[in-house]
Amino acid sequence: MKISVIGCGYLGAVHAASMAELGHEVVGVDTDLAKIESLSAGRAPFFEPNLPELLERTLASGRLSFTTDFADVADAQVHFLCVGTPQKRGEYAADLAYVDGAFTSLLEVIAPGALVAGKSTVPVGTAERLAAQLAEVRPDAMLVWNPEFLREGFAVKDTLHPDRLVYGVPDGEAGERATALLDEVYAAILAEGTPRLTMDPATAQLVKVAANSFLATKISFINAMAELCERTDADVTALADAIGLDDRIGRKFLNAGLGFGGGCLPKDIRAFMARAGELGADQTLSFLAEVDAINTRRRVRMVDLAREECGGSLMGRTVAVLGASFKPDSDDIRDSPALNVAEQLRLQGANVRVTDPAALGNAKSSYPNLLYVEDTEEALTGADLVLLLTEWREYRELDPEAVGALVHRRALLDGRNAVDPDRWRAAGWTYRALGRRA
Ligand SMILES: NC(=O)C1=CN([C@@H]2O[C@H](COP(=O)(O)OP(=O)(O)OC[C@H]3O[C@@H](n4cnc5c(N)ncnc54)[C@H](O)[C@@H]3O)[C@@H](O)[C@H]2O)C=CC1
Ligand SMILES: O=C(O)[C@H]1O[C@H](OP(=O)(O)OP(=O)(O)OC[C@H]2O[C@@H](n3ccc(=O)[nH]c3=O)[C@H](O)[C@@H]2O)[C@H](O)[C@@H](O)[C@@H]1O
Repeated sequence: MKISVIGCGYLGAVHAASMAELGHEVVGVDTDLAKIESLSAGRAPFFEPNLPELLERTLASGRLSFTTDFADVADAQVHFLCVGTPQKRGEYAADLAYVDGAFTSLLEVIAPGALVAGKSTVPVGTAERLAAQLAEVRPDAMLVWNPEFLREGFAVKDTLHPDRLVYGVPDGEAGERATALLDEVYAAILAEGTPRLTMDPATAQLVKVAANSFLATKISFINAMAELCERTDADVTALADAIGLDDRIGRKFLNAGLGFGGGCLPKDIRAFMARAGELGADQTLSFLAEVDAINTRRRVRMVDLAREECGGSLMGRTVAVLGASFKPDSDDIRDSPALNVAEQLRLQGANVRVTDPAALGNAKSSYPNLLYVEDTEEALTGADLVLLLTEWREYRELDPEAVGALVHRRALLDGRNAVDPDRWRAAGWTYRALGRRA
């Protein structure tokens, strides 16, 4: 089947290559020429494990291509809408300008009977608004919402082997045709027994933001427990292990530390609150404001801990920051807790050196005043304080003796509860972490 994927960022590039892997003829469209040139040449424009191999394989098969020209997708039967929905500047609401822009371009070329499947995360009501526009131009075309749940760092696996597929389809014959087309697209995934849930478009749009809000709430819940642990000399990792063994709670997403960042959880909970307000339900999601506030407080607490560790002032102290991306196995620095902390340390007078295996290029453009060091050893050499802020495997596996030989002072703040405190303390380190005994 001929498929288009509109918007080739973290979501779209992976989706396009994955759909080609499933055997479809796929054309990825993006307005960013540099991105299209890079993808066409088989170079992933961002760091994502397994994507380079997948791109190479599917480009070589002849089933995958990329373009900036919407005319090239005029004959596609299914169009996946994957453009960004960032937070509006100075507001909580989602900026739908990219969705509207891409949709307008699509309306100029869309073929009779084609299906538009929205994958971007949007405020509930967006699908219905776009469907009404589509009906005016192409009454025989269909629009469904098919939200995406992939995680960066696992994007290829999550796309090809998702926990579930969600189809938000209209009632009636159009809905049945749309469902059949999507089933054809995802046939290989469905054949693995992946649950496929069909529902109305409003519910499908809500499922996505509800899932992200729940995940954000789970993280902030454990981080609230961490705040209490800090006041009572208790240990949040032991607490998480103990409550996590209850099947009803589960241990996943109970890792306390610097909290959540990235291009999705923070902006999605804010956009959800904004949308609830528009719907006259301001009170309903007010707890998400607290989820957001707890999350931000963890960053402030980390900076306070660093200052304490430096005897009350960061002025002139050399601080090595391990990690810049918002999570390991990604070069994404959107709302990165690590960079936020690094910048606060710099503003308080510390000589901050940031290192990261993949994200330094992106970090430099957003935080140009920080000092970046490619080499981990160089970042650590002579440091008065080490902050582990993104738990890349190479940082989790650092040898405390070897690192101890490089630094000026053996002091580690573990912002992700990522290493074994006993091992580091045994090597003579002062080890401190959020939510754990000093
Ligand atoms: N990044 C992720 O892990 C996931 C993202 N999402 C959602 O997917 C959507 C996209 O997110 P990302 O891929 O992270 O964003 P991104 O910013 O990496 O990619 C968006 C792409 O859309 C392109 N674009 C903008 N306007 C366009 C237009 N008119 N025509 C064609 N292309 C256009 C941009 O140039 C960019 O390459 C968002 O709604 C996000 O919330 C959902 C699940 C996972
Ligand atoms: O809508 C999206 O874009 C995606 O958002 C998240 O995926 P992602 O942002 O890639 O990363 P997560 O693994 O969810 O981590 C988000 C943040 O939470 C933090 N986190 C995660 C787990 C945890 O226990 N503690 C914690 O602080 C991570 O360090 C990271 O900063 C969701 O997990 C995906 O299901 C969703 O599709």
